[in-house]
Amino acid sequence: MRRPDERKQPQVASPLFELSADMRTTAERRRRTHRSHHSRYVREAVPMPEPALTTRTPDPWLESAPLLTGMDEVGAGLLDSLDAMQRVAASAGRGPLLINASPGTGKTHLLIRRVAYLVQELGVPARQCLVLAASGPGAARIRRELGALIGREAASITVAEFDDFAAASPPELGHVFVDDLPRMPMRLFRQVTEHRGAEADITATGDPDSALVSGEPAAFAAFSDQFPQAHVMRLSRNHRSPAAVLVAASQVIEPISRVPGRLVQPERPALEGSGIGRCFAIDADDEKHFVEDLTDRLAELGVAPEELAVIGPDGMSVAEAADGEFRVVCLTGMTAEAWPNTAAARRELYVALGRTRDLAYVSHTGAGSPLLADVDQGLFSPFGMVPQDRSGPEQPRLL
Ligand SMILES: Nc1ncnc2c1ncn2[C@@H]1O[C@H](COP(=O)(O)OP(=O)(O)OP(=O)(O)O)[C@@H](O)[C@H]1O
Repeated sequence: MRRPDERKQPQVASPLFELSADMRTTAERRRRTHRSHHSRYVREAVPMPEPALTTRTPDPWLESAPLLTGMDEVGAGLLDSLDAMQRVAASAGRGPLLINASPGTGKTHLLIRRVAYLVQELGVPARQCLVLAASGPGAARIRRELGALIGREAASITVAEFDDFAAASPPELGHVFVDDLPRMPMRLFRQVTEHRGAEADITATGDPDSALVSGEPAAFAAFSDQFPQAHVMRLSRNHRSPAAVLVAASQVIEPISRVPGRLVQPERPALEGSGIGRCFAIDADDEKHFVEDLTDRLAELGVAPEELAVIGPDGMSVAEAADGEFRVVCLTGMTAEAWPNTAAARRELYVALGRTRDLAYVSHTGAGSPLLADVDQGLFSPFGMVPQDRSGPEQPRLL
């Protein structure tokens, strides 16, 4: 009989991700059990791949060059950091404008620059501008960036979050800007739009697919009724997430999308090996070890704690993560029970993936959520105790 230390140990690429001794024992035991009973359900220990991070967070203020010939003069400086479609939207004339675009396409980025442009270039009085944001951090970002763009004049612009606006003193309404319209309470939508004719100066942004609370996109739907002449613009360039994450998010939302056929084009650099990490854990402890190892490794690579979002039973909720942008998003506990094939779970997964700047991970025990089966499996980098399907070679999926 072989001694235990003569057993074949899993191959590991990095000592940091070496499976702990008891994980190995469990894994070995599991492997042997499965082999002896059902050869189809063999699992193989695969080490976690080295996280592929961008070396620095690119500076959006410096990155974009004007993309349309002849657009260079528009907005002299204020619109420099916008891509072509963002620039067209930001410099649009008066009247209602709706920017319907997915997470990470720069809706907030352009809305802020549109406010600055209208005030500074077109002479819209700052004190007649009202900017409404869905969250406190969202409103703070708008205030901060407006201050950086137009200095003291920004102080005269009313910026409030939806929940606080009733308490704020409304300015004499000139131009209203709404960031994240699908989340706007209908009561507030009526308050800022009533008695304002179909040609009102109102700019709103949003993605109806990102509305997590049922009935939430009501204000988004009401916009088209209230402003039937509104210009509607779509943005397709995504400035936040890597290609693998964007494709996965599109595949998850596609069956229930409120904006079918939406185009998404990744603008972030494609990194080698930057698929979505998928950890197959043996049990809850194993999954905890994975999160600890990932957290430690990312800290060594210089990722600050607030740049990592761990979503799941021991972390934050999707709603809590929904207003942030994180270098790494890690969705834990993605079992079939916690993430069933429902529209609500689909939207949550779409929103969570959309917060990713560099890398996304999913982890689960068992076979995992059925929603993960809707994602092309080639987008995943599986690790942990990965099931090996011995039923024959997989047929290539036709696109
Ligand atoms: N033209 C651009 N060039 C470079 N970076 C950009 C550009 N536009 C936006 N970004 C960056 O892309 C990220 C996403 O932008 P932003 O938060 O404005 O998107 P959003 O559409 O409002 O997203 P969400 O709907 O998820 O809140 C931010 O980091 C922003 O700085």
